[in-house]
Amino acid sequence: MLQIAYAHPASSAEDEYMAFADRAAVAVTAIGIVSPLADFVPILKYIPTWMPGAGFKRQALRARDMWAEMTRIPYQRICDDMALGKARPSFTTFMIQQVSRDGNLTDDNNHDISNAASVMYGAGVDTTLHTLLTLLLALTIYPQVVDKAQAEIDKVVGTSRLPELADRESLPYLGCIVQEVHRWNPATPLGIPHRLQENDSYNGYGLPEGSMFITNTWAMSRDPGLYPDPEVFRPERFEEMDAETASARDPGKYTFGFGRRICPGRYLADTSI
Ligand code: HEM
Repeated sequence: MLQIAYAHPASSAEDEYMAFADRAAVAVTAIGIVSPLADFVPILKYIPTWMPGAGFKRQALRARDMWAEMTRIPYQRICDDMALGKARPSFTTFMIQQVSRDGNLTDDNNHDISNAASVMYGAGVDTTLHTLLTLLLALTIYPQVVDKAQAEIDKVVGTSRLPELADRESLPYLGCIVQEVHRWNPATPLGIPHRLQENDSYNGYGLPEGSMFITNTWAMSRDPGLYPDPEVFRPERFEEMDAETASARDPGKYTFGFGRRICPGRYLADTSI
């Protein structure tokens, strides 16, 4: 992800950018456990940071500063490298070239591009890694899936080269494995909370504007009416569905979220997985 965002080749876990981003991610995740307190009891946000018991606020401020540094430092280095004409092409250089006018960027441009780049790491690494680790776990527990996938690859691709993205359409069983990985152990089992912008209703329940809305991705992926024996990792379940049902029950329809905040990295994630 660092390569895509900044053309930065992270060669080891000790890499400066990775260590920095991981520290920021740990700090942000840590506040994720206590900050809902302030979401549910908004008056808590007015507690002064020095007060005993306001540790969650101090932690949130530290995390904010770490995230800001993680966003600022790589971006500044790219801007400096571009000025010297030695920046390698990346998402960041591309965006700068697209939006700059006569070589100049507004403060808003700098803010938007630097944050878009850093959030690629923040939102894209753990989710993709989680999904790949789930895949390894499933393939270890279900070796028959490996055999079937290998047979498909050998038949379609042969044994003299590795599969490429262009082969994907010709490897339907592999596609079913990807779908089953998303379903079996979704990376964000409760999605990301949304807030209703207008009154709504669901199954007779009135849902007033402003309500927090948590989508239970885990329950959707475990619905035995849609996926019989949901605890079993069985990519064949998608092969056995007709095209219309397979499309309607495609876990990619809910594991990447909903509406206008749907995951913008879903195509990149799908391709890299
Ligand atoms: C398997 C991999 C991934 C999964 C399961 C995943 C899942 C999600 C989910 C559930 C959301 C919340 C959507 C909502 O609010 O309804 C989200 C948001 C987001 N994702 Fe991903 N994601 C993945 C990979 C990526 C990658 C690779 C990137 C970037 C390179 C990325 C960038 C983002 C961003 C920026 C948001 C926030 C969007 C917004 O709030 O407007 N994600 N993702």
